[in-house]
Amino acid sequence: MTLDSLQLLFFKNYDDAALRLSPGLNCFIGDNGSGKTNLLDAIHYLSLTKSAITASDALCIKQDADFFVVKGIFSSNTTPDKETIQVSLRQGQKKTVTHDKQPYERMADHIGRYPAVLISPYDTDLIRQGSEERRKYFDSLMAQLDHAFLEQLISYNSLLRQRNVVLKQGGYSNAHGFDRDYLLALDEQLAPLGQQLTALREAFLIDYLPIFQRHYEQLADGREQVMLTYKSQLVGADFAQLLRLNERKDFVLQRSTVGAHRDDFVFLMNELPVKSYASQGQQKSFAIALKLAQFELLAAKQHNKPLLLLDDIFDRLDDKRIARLLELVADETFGQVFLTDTNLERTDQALARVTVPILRFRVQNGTVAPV
Ligand SMILES: Nc1ncnc2c1ncn2[C@@H]1O[C@H](COP(=O)(O)OP(=O)(O)OP(=O)(O)O)[C@@H](O)[C@H]1O
Repeated sequence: MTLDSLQLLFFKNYDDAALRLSPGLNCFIGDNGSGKTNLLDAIHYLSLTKSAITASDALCIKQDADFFVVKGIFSSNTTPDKETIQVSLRQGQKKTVTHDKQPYERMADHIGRYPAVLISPYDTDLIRQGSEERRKYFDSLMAQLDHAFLEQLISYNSLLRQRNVVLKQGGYSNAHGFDRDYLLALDEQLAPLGQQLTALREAFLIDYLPIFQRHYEQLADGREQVMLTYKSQLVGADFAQLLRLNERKDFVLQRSTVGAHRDDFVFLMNELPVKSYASQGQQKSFAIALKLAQFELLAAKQHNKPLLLLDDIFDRLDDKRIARLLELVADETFGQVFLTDTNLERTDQALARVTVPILRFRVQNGTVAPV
């Protein structure tokens, strides 16, 4: 799948931008704050219907405008037909995503069809931040790989939200506040779903781990042993029973304290937590290896290489890691690549040996044009 062209209207710091893209490498060059990452984020929207950076869709509407549109035209080598994906949002309304002008009823139906992988300096947040960040990362990857997993996750989260509403309605002993029969009915559906999610995540990790370890070894010359394990209260336990055992506590705290929404992926280096043990450089390699493994799994699943978005790699990665990434670009491990940098000469130097077709774009204060 190749993104042939990209068009933006009132997206972040862009008024109106349209660009024809290379099927090989696309370089967005411009000063800090000019709008390079915003272009990658627009592509992320086309793939995953949401920003990689901004938590709220509404904040992606250009300041003082009342809507945004991101439109991409895709081609593939299996069919001559082009496909148009458009994401739009009007202030105060629901976001719409269309495929060839047909709106998706559910965003979930789009997920996984146009895969993209973003490698960004913020990837090490996966190591430094809490379990929610890691769970979201792996859930999003698994959702792109397996639609059934996404459906189960959506159902689980919806039941969990309903359960938490019940818990907030009143204290455990408050007969007016809550309906215990309703809680038990929710739990009856929640328990098997939670147990399945945990089992699917555990099974996924078995496939993902060796791919991740191979990429880490290649990036870091195999000096350290890296490991990912899965931590869940539900492994080897009966979730239905745990829900009952924790019911009183859940009422007091007004939230669900056990379940698949509390699971974590544990990152280890030489058997110690990466967060406290690994150097900054090792953490960067760890995070890039996570993303390269993601790329490889998505590519294998779709028989179609994901779009690769490389944000600020020259500024924030050392020469060795950049060289490794560019080797992968050069030997065409990747398909279509988009990268950002502040310095055209440096980009040209780094890409001197890359033979795939390259287009360079100058980004200036919310405008973008071919160099
Ligand atoms: N909703 C919005 N309306 C207007 N401007 C916005 C909006 N959201 C973000 N911006 C602006 O976009 C700019 C940031 O763009 P972006 O992150 O793409 O920069 P960049 O070129 O990647 O910079 P760097 O090299 O520092 O990473 C900032 O100036 C920010 O104020």
